Amino acid sequence: MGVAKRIAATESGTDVASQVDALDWPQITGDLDTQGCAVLKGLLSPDQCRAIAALYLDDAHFRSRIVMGRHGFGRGEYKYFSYPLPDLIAQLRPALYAHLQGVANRWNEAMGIDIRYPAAHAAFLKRCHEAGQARPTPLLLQYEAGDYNCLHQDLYGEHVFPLQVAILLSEPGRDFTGGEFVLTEQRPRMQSRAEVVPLAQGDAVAFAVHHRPVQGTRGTYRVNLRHGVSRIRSGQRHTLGVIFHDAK
Ligand SMILES: O=C(O)CCC(=O)C(=O)O
Ligand SMILES: [Fe+2]
Repeated sequence: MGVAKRIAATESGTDVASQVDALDWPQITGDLDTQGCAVLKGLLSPDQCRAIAALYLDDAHFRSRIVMGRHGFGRGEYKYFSYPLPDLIAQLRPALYAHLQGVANRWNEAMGIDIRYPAAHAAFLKRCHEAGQARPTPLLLQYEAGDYNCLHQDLYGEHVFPLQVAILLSEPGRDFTGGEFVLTEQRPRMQSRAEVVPLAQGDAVAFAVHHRPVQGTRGTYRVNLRHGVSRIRSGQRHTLGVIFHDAK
């Protein structure tokens, strides 16, 4: 990666927290409560998307590279960022967390789970790190034609923040075709429900990592979610994954 791109990635990070704050959070938190997922429309600019996707080529930013086919995860690859995170991602993570932490606490209360999440991401990360979950989980994914991401859950230890965010960095129809973000929801003693989330470049999807509460006629029940990506039909697709707990 060239120096110009590195600077662009850094500079575009300076106001990403205000970009996050400017989103329609009443709409987003409402969608999360009713659907278990929500679109964060136009979270990043095309320039920010391109700058982050370009980091993929520079291994200095990453702690590891995973070839999905080798683990039965699908086809394609991803890299976990190392600390310190690039500026934009370092700012994005706590800014998103601050708006999602209330949802997480409400969900846990509804599901009868005692764990509560502190207001600041730094305080939650401290909890993870003290429990030996100290490796950063933000990741950059790269898919080519024929690649896909099998349905999964991003659990990396005992400490789990119940929501996560994935940002589409490429432009559907131009950079790639196919490659839709998919969620499935397994309801107790019932058939599963699938949801396809249409995203434009720079849009993000926030969704449940593992469980979420659903209000039924006879009280609240817990559903089990998985997420993945359908087969990329052509081109190349990049995403930035923002997971709020760190890994063992
Ligand atoms: O590529 C995607 O849209 C999904 C990536 C993913 O699994 C994640 O961010 O955890
Ligand atoms: Fe994932």
